[in-house]
Amino acid sequence: MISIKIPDLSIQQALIQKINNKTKPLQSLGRLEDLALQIGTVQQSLSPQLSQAHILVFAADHGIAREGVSAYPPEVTAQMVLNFVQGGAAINVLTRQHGIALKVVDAGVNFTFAPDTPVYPAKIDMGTKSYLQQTAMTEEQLEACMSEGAKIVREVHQTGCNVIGFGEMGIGNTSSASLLMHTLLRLPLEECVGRGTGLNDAQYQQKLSILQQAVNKHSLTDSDPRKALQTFGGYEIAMICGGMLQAASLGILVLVDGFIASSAYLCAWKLQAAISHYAIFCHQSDEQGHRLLLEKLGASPLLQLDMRLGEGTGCATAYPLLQSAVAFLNEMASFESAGVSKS
Ligand SMILES: Cc1cc2ncn([C@H]3O[C@H](COP(=O)(O)O)[C@@H](O)[C@H]3O)c2cc1C
Ligand SMILES: O=C(O)c1cccnc1
Repeated sequence: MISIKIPDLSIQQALIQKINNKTKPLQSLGRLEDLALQIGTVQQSLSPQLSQAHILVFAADHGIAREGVSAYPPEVTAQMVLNFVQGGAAINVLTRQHGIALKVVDAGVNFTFAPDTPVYPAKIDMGTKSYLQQTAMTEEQLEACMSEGAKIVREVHQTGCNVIGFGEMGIGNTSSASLLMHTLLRLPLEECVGRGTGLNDAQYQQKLSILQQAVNKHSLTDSDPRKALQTFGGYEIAMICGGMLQAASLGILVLVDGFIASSAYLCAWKLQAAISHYAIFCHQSDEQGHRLLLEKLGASPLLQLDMRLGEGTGCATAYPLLQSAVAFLNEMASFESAGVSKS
């Protein structure tokens, strides 16, 4: 079991002093100051640096996607993976814009990619089973997901990376995320289920009723994140969970994307609450449920742009804010160095 250390908080006094000595009224850089404090604490440094930022997009198919819970057909998962490798998706554009490295992971897409396709091979199976009939995955598959996610993060860490955004692609995966939220936080199902890729009212009611059937079938009574992931998870969600835990244990900043990535984080947090010190919540998605999920996680997202795409796009969009936080901490003059009078 991976263990996550709470960072030594004694450095915060010096960090706050450095932040407060910059040539600005106290706290006038608002949330950027909180970010600088968090990043300095995680890195145990008064001059933190962001290095080799990566976004990892984990892709997998879902058995439930054949039951009518998404506005799009399951084939879109594989088609989007091909779009990622060709550079044409939203996450390609945003990572290029911000100089973030992008890796696409085949966690379990129902498609056999040609051997020369630049996807990281971590296929657990050709998609999960439908949790209307059985658990989405076996216990062994869950463990394989967690360790594959951790392995990829260790490899990326080897390149000098200290900040990772976790993205996903998998038609039907807002359903998994909603069920994880419902199960682990004991919240009413209808507060956890949203319209995903854009269901109309009738389709939304159908999704809700299908997910209620799934809840009734498994009637999970405890809030064990492993059991919940095995029952309702996607391979990509479980891999993100394992990857996030590994990242935090290595002192890497964990960038949390939208609703689905937050459900993976919820599982990781239930396993090791200390992960919260390393997590940065990039945005509040427009997907119904995300606001409440963030609230239950005690998270204050950096952005609220009505995005609801996933893929890590919220992480990429928020990344420049982290750069600004580090830049002001490292580059701004202090009252003393600039000869500016304090109040
Ligand atoms: C073209 C396209 C690109 C996407 N990129 C991310 N998603 C997002 O939508 C899916 C989840 O929504 P649902 O549960 O309703 O299927 C996931 O693949 C998620 O990453 C996409 C969806 C589509 C259609
Ligand atoms: O918030 C998200 O990550 C999200 C919402 C809807 C569809 N796909 C992703």
